[in-house]
Amino acid sequence: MSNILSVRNLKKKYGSVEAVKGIDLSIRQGSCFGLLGPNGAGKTTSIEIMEGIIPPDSGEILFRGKPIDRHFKQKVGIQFQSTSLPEFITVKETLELFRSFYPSPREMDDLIEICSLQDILDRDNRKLSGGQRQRMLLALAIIPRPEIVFLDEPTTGLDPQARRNFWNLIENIKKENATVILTTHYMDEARRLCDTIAIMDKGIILECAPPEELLDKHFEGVLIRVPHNGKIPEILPEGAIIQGNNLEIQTTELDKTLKDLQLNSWNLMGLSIHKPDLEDLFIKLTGSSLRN
Ligand SMILES: Nc1ncnc2c1ncn2[C@@H]1O[C@H](COP(=O)(O)OP(=O)(O)OP(=O)(O)O)[C@@H](O)[C@H]1O
Repeated sequence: MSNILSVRNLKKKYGSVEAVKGIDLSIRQGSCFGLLGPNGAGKTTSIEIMEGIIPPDSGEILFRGKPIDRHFKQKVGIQFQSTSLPEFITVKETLELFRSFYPSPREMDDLIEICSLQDILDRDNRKLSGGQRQRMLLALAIIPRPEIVFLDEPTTGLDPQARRNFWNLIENIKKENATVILTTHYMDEARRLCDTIAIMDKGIILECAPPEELLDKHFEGVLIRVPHNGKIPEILPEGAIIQGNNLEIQTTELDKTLKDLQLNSWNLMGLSIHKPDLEDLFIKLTGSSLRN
């Protein structure tokens, strides 16, 4: 798989705020690439530069190895965080309207199937639920058969079932070999959909690799969490750190660590043991939870 989009030393300032401080990214054709980061990390700025919507102060965006030009906009489909839809017309009428803007739009039947719009075709745009609206916006983004689909926090505000349904639609798009670039605040979403994730904070990329690779690199064994209830001893058990309200220990020797805790008279009420996941990685790298 070759790179469809590459970003080289991208920088962007707003007044004195350095939103993006020289990032490099390579995105493979046909992959799903996730950009994750806490609020204000610089994700939307980076993605809007990649979309060709705002210019960088410096740096380059390469599409298939060549600097992007005015034709690039025809290759991408964008689902924005908030878009107003025409009022007083139905979903079907809206799709027909937007299809008429393009020389060879995607077939109506394809749009309906890929984005599961069968049940809402005759519904007025004003009457759509959050999940239905996102399905509709995704359909609008893929009308021109884009090679790259940008989704900026596509499932924020949706209920868990609607989020899962939306993931199926993104997988439908991946099956068509389009490249998907998304930002998200949800680690389960990134794990389920993304082949590669980049974790961004304060304008820089902290890590960029497949999720499994990152977890293998940063963690060994399991994570034990025990609430400390404000009673933190001066000397912590081996390998332990304080993370918020918990004592956290990463260990490959579970039995020994549990025995050590008991010997140190830790109250083990509320103890949990789990395999480290992306949420843990995120906290380790940025010091904060993704949904703060
Ligand atoms: N148009 C703008 N004018 C001034 N400052 C801006 C502008 N857009 C973004 N910023 C600032 O740039 C920094 C990065 O913002 P950006 O929206 O790219 O972050 P983000 O990671 O997408 O955050 P969120 O998850 O909250 O959407 C923030 O400090 C933000 O306040």
